[in-house]
Amino acid sequence: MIKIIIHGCNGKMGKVIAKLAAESPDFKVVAGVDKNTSPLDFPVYSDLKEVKEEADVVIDFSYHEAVPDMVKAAAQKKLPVVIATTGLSEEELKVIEEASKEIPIFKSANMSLGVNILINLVKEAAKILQQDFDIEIIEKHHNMKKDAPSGTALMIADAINQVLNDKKEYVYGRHTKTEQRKPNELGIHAVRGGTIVGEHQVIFAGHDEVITISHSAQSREIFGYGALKAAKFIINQNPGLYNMEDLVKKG
Ligand SMILES: NC(=O)c1ccc[n+]([C@@H]2O[C@H](COP(=O)([O-])OP(=O)(O)OC[C@H]3O[C@@H](n4cnc5c(N)ncnc54)[C@H](O)[C@@H]3O)[C@@H](O)[C@H]2O)c1
Ligand SMILES: O=C(O)C1=N[C@H](C(=O)O)CCC1
Repeated sequence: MIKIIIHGCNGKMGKVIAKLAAESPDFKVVAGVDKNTSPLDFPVYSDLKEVKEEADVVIDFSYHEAVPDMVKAAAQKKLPVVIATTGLSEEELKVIEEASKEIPIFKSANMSLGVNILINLVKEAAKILQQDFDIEIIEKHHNMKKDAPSGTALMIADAINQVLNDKKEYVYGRHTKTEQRKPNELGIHAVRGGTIVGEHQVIFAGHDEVITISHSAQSREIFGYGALKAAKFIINQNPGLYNMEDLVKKG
């Protein structure tokens, strides 16, 4: 049985992880960490450093500012970490990279299998269509989401740029632009409203034809299952930084 600490346990995703773990014989949540320490079915602490329970892994769905201290505490405790939190700054990413020299860290802005398949399809399409098609990404999420654009939209954009030798320049929205679109632009647009779980559309617009590759998350459980799979994977790895590609490669 894999013993989990949920960082961000009182949030929407923290509660999904607790529910999925309770339904599985393979996982047990031994403690949670959240700035909101409302009681749950396991002890809840305000800081990972204070957690007394023995654990195998930390699963993090919290807030970007909370991540650096969490990974430093995990490194002190020699605990592997799964990071799902998005909106991380360059500085916060550096702290994660530093900690990954001491502990195994799995990080993905989207834990669903579907989005990771979408990324592979988009990479292929971008290679084939790069000359004649403009690429734009539209993402839609619920009205509680704090970061924009989504971590997934940025991950998709980076994957496209990786196969196109970094030639795309990201344009976030177009409200400040009063000039024609340049071919090297990659537009990224965020929509927020209601309870939308997560939608990503990658649009390849050519002359008189449009190809759209899209993913629609229909529940938060898809992210939860992915994070638990990542937890199973990361506890057996050496220190380093891992992502969904590594997990898929290992089967
Ligand atoms: N990678 C993925 O597949 C995936 C999927 C869904 C959400 N997310 C990301 O996960 C994060 C959380 O999403 P959510 O919808 O659960 O958000 P949420 O706001 O419902 O939950 C976040 C929780 O973190 C807690 N928190 C905030 N600051 C903290 C701190 N300093 N220390 C400890 N706890 C703190 C909050 O109190 C809250 O309970 C977001 O960044 C979101 O984008 C990623
Ligand atoms: O609900 C959220 O917040 C989500 N965030 C991730 C992102 O920013 O890409 C993944 C989808 C859900």
